[in-house]
Amino acid sequence: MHRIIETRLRDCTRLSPGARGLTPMPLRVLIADDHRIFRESLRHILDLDPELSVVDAVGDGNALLESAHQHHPDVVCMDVMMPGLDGIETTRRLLASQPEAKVIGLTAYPDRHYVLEMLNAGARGYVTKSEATEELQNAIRSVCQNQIYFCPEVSASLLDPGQARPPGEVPRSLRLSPDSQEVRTLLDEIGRAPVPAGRPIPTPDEFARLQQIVEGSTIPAFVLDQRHVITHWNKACETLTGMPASRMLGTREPWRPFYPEARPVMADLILDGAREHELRRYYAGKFHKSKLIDGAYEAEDFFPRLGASGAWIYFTAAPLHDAVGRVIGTIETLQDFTVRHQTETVLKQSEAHYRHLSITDNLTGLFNSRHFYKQLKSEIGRAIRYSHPLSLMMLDVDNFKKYNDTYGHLEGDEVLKQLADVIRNCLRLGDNGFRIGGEEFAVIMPDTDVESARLVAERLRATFAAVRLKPRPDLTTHSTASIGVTHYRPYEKLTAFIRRGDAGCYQAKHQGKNCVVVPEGRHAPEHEAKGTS
Ligand SMILES: Nc1nc2c(ncn2[C@@H]2O[C@H](COP(=O)(O)OP(=O)(O)OP(=O)(O)O)[C@@H](O)[C@H]2O)c(=O)[nH]1
Repeated sequence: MHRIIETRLRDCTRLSPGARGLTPMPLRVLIADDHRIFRESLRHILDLDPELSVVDAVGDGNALLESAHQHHPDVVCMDVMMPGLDGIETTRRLLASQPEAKVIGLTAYPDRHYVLEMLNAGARGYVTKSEATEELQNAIRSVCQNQIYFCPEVSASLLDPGQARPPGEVPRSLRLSPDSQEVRTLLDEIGRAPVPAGRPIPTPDEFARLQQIVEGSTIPAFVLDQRHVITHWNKACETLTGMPASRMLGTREPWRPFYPEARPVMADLILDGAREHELRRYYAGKFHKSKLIDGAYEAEDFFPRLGASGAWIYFTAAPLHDAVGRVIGTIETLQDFTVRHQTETVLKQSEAHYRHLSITDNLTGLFNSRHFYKQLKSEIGRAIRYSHPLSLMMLDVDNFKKYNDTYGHLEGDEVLKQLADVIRNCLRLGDNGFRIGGEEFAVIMPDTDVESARLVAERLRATFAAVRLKPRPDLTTHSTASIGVTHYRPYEKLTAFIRRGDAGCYQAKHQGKNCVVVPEGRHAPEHEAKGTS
């Protein structure tokens, strides 16, 4: 086989440099094909041409871009179907940074769609692998003379599909001027065609502009093209996610740093038309439409896989449009607000803590008198609104002065704490206990009629009386409380309601203490209501 190739190459190199339009310096050629044997035979063939110099032969698009960066080739011959970055994407990126490079696409099968896509991406030649040994040098010479070159098989595929070739006619290669009507018609076809799956739309110019914007940004961002392939993954995004661009570019795996398994990210959903049910499925309760950007959505979430102990990220995904308004990709920006979230959480906790302190009695842990009045007012409102019963219990420790005088103030405090515990333990859910004065307590019982409230009060009284107190190591004693119970009478004033409860307590003291009284009558006289013990 090599002998045939060498014969052809001799024919080829017999042409005068002028006729070939080559410069005296050998043209620097870079080859990319994932098939090692094919790329090495190409290298061998081209190296035999004294006017060509193969600077490198690599296996994929990323390696090609790296090598091109290093060698600055005049011509790049690349396979259109490569793993990772395909030829179309690689061409766009290459030309964004080296617009003077001439790209020739290599393909096993001359698919019309891919030929046009490569042309649109900026390629100047297209050669099938089966014709490469004969055609590649022709293609290289043509593109270096600023022509567009299609090998015979490719030009046949570009014929109007409805236009049959006359029987027996052998297809011929095609050389076109980039400014020719034929090329314009072919490129027009791409512009008019409905966007097929797998079609990368941004032109090299658009791509280069986007590259500058995204790469120059300190905000973590990545871009998906219309095929959901990652085309940009900036430095800030590398830092935030810990995933290098080299690992992410060319893949359809933007989920990788964020989730344990494959799933669409917000940018994918926007690309698919931002269907609400899909957004809800993946970001339920966390997403909303952007107020600033049309068609964009925003969300925030916690990502346990990011950083040492997870990160809170606010992310926005917005569609990218071409000049005629077609969606050609999506850009997703990410904001790490973990520190702000932590500060807010601490603030909320301390706010809640101080709020709790402001309504709590230090000694007993029950709510204080300030909260008692607020709570009672709100329960009265509820009772009126829903016509529900509401009962109130007022309690006062019996002979507390004597206890204090006998055993000391600290032992007196113990009694108050014991009573608070009893109140807490006897209450049902929804009832609330308060210490509203020195040795005075209250219980608000929503949705409770007076008879039920009296039973609760009785149980509470008996429980407290049974509590064993040890004001001295050698002494066990007990304390008691007098309790007044009453229920709310619709539309009466809060003060009248409280006074009637106080009156019950006062009567209990007069009836010998350690008992429960439900006072009769409208309300207690002013002077009685004040003296609860
Ligand atoms: N240990 C302690 N005593 C308190 C506290 N607040 C009020 N006291 C005392 O509670 C006592 C209340 O006494 P009085 O109002 O005479 O009532 P009492 O001795 O219980 O008499 P009756 O109510 O008739 O049974 C006073 O000695 C107050 O100093 C407190 O926080 N801790």
